[in-house]
Amino acid sequence: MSRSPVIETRGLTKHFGSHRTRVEAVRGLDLSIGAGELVALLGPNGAGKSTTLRMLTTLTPPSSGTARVAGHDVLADPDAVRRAIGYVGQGNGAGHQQRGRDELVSQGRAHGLSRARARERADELVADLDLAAVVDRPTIGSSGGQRRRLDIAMGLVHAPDVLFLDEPSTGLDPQNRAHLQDLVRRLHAERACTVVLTTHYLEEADALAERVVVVDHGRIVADDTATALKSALGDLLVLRLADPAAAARAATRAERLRGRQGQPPSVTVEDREVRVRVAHGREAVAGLVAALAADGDAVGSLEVSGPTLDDVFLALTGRRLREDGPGSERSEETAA
Ligand SMILES: Nc1ncnc2c1ncn2[C@@H]1O[C@H](COP(=O)(O)OP(=O)(O)OP(=O)(O)O)[C@@H](O)[C@H]1O
Repeated sequence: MSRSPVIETRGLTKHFGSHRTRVEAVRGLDLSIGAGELVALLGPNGAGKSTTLRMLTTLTPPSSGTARVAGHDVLADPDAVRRAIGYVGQGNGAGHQQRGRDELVSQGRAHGLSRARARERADELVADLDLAAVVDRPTIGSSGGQRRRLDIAMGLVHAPDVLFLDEPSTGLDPQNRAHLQDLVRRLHAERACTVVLTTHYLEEADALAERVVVVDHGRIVADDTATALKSALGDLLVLRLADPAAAARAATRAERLRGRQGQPPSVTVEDREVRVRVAHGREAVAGLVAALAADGDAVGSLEVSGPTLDDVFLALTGRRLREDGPGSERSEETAA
């Protein structure tokens, strides 16, 4: 990667509690994120995503290891790190009885802006994040999506180079989640800032991030673009044959398939069904079906599906991400 790292961790570790009740939240993270990247930390509940973000934003000290953000060590120079970053946590930062505009101005003042500049900055953010309808009344009357946009505006008051978003769309309905993703994409493109967000929504990581860092049990289990992670896993072919003997013959043939880089497939047979996971399987399937037909083994039915990030997670950890996380079930809007 040509971009110089703006976030760099080495052996970053965090544990909570005493030795009896010890929780290893983050276990030796080595991470390098370049300036201007949009990265999603994806993992189930309790994987260590928030704790990682809290260490990178100086909110909690590492137990061991190092982390540098925007050129500053989080332990040695936390003030410099804080000046360079914006952080939007999981809870609503905006006070419910306050008017959103006042919150933005106060936040600007807290970051050292003059009153006039803080007001100007609030106006810019109100326009940019489409907040005009909500900022001049107490935030308690705003919907979950509006509050989340206000939270992001608060994180952007001092025009940081690096923006951290902890589960920005959790609790939003699918439409508000899509709006929020558009906003993050646009902010990233227009401001050329580095964005690091956590999510347990697979679709969000897939659709939004240039790079997906999959975290499980405090460790990085994969780190690549969503496309590369999926194509390394390959397509799934499910073939149903006339009987178990035909299925066994089809499995033998399928084992000879190779992905573009020559990787062998993974083949399982159960009764009449053969499941084949192979890179670029959709390109190979026609040849496989034709070869089986030539042997006298007609394929009764065939399904071809591309891999999802959930499949990637399953292949890496033996578990489905959805089983752990609230996933799509937790989608209610938190409008007051
Ligand atoms: N202050 C704390 N004291 C004790 N244990 C903690 C504390 N904060 C986090 N943990 C534990 O550390 C582990 C990692 O938690 P963390 O919140 O970082 O996970 P996460 O991936 O962000 O999950 P979620 O998606 O639920 O936010 C969990 O087992 C959690 O219970």
